[in-house]
Amino acid sequence: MSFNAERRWVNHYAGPETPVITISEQFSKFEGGKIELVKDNESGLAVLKINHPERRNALSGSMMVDLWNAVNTLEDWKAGKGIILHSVGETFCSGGDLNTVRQISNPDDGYKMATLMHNTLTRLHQLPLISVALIQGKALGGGAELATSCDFRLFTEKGEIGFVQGRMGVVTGWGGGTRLVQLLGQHRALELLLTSRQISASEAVVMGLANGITKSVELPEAVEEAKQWLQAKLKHAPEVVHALKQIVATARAVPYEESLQNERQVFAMLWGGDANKKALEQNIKHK
Ligand SMILES: CCC(=O)SCCNC(=O)CCNC(=O)[C@H](O)C(C)(C)COP(=O)(O)OP(=O)(O)OC[C@H]1O[C@@H](n2cnc3c(N)ncnc32)[C@H](O)[C@@H]1OP(=O)(O)O
Repeated sequence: MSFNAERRWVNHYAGPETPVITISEQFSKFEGGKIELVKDNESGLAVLKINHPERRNALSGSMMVDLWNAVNTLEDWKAGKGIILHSVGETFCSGGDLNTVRQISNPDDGYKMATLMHNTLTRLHQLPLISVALIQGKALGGGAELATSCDFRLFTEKGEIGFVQGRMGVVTGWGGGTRLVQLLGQHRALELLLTSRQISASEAVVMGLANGITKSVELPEAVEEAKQWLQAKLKHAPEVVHALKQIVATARAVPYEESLQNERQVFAMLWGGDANKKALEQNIKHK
């Protein structure tokens, strides 16, 4: 991600050769469930809801495309500061919809699914918005990978996470293996991937995979709590939030020197800008 001449965010993640638009046309035919996006310009918070309770919030092909479309929309949201990703019912997300999976069970289609989901989740991770996944039940397989594409993870007491792909005879296909190594380091990541064991909310906090446990156990209340938790971190002007996220997102994605170069550019974009001038006029003291 970087700025272009019009000071708009440009996401440089192109992904592999197969055009994602072509894959999305194929995958939208595997229907079931939906992903709902609601943006609130006043608060600067968006809510992304995974809604497929009858399949324990598994992602069908059409939901993968919905998510891709939602990320496209969020990339252009200038007033936005944060996103809460949550689902409905007792399970956070049971991974890929096995009804879709069974219809694309060959290496070519597997590569296409991985391409679509890598593109979507990498861009979700790199958005200039701060994202929180609220995990209120099991996050399994692709559901665990989805959770790693947010900046933060909050669990309810009933939240659990498990990289069960190995038990299904596969490996992480949505970029979650790479993000898990970034989050936990190679040894802990390998242990979770090799054992496929499911981690409770309290163990996830100790490991650094969860950033906290909500007081509320039930969903509408836990979503409100997650919103408040995130809002408390979004005090700065949107352009400052976007710039800070961009520094962190770039640092985790590119080599050190390149990240420093990016940081200088981001700094220069804000230096003498509206938020900076306003702060200087107010003669702020940090006592
Ligand atoms: C991309 C690669 C990956 O994601 S690999 C990981 C794939 N996911 C899985 O293997 C999860 C398999 N599901 C389970 O372990 C359980 O269903 C879990 C999620 C623990 C929920 O258990 P429980 O609450 O008791 O519900 P249940 O098993 O009775 O299921 C209710 C109905 O939902 C369905 N369901 C569940 N998971 C999926 C899935 N991933 N894809 C499609 N359908 C799924 C079940 O088959 C069941 O359907 P039905 O009511 O019997 O018609």
